[in-house]
Amino acid sequence: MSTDTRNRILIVDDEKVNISILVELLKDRYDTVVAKNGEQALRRVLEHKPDLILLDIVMPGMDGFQVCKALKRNPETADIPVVFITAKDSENDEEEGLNVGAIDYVTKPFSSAIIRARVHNHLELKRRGDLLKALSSIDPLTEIANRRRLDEFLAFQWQQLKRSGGMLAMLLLDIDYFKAFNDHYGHQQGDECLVHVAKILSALPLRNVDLVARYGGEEFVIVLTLTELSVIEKVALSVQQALQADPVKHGYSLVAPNVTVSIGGAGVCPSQGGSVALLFNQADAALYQAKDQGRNRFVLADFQDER
Ligand SMILES: Nc1nc2c(ncn2[C@@H]2O[C@H](COP(=O)(O)OP(=O)(O)OP(=O)(O)O)[C@@H](O)[C@H]2O)c(=O)[nH]1
Repeated sequence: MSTDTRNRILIVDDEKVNISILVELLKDRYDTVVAKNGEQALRRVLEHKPDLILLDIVMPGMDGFQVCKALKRNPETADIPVVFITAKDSENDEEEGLNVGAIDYVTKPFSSAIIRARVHNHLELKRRGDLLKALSSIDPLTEIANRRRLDEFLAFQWQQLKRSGGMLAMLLLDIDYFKAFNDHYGHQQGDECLVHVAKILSALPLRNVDLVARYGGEEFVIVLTLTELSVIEKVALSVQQALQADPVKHGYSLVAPNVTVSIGGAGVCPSQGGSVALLFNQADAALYQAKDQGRNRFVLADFQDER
């Protein structure tokens, strides 16, 4: 969804006059962006992230059906509702429009009131869908990404990097002696500690191709896309420094007076083989070593040997 409070609508038509009519009809309630052919529409969608697309069918170059198919193929744009607005009024055309993924099909000449009502309804459905998607991706306690979002994110980044090259890295973090923390301070304070650690991880200076997630229980994951081995260590160090700078007392830990984490890191190049599961196993084995070597430390899986 666009970040403004007003929704944004992309209008695609090769006829200037048709664009003007729709802009006039919608501009008091929505922000409008226009494109005069299919290729331009695909670029504008990525630039402006509209909440809804009104799409003509007959255009020079890519026609509306092709544009709609391309939008639905791309996971970044697949959820944006597409409404065809067209002079093509045969049953076959309407069927094709709906089959290629449009949410609605309106024939010209149209009624202004009905266009407004349909636009309103589709935007409301999109808003609810976006909310549901966001809720299903978030861990309710810490409000960071959950395991489902993590799995989706890893699968997506793996495919991207398989084509483009570059390293996908993962840090697995586990709070030290957390059972003792819970046992002595109580579950409620245990929860607050998890929220605190999640806040520290969320405040790391990461990029939007990276992700911080709660893997489950007292385990967290940081995924770094297109990174280098040295960065994995730097991020692990920043986590430990941030926990020291903003400490949570843990009188029952055997390694420090405050809450600490053990961290296992690993990196692989998807274009050279392997799998997300292998990356996980490597990070997990490194985490196990960090625990075994005394906790409150970072261990990086051996990149060469483990591949
Ligand atoms: N408060 C709270 N505790 C949780 C939650 N999820 C898991 N835990 C607790 O996390 C603790 C994990 O304990 P262990 O796996 O034994 O690990 P540990 O005590 O941290 O020991 P090491 O990892 O070996 O340092 C258990 O006591 C779980 O009950 C949660 O959502 N809230």
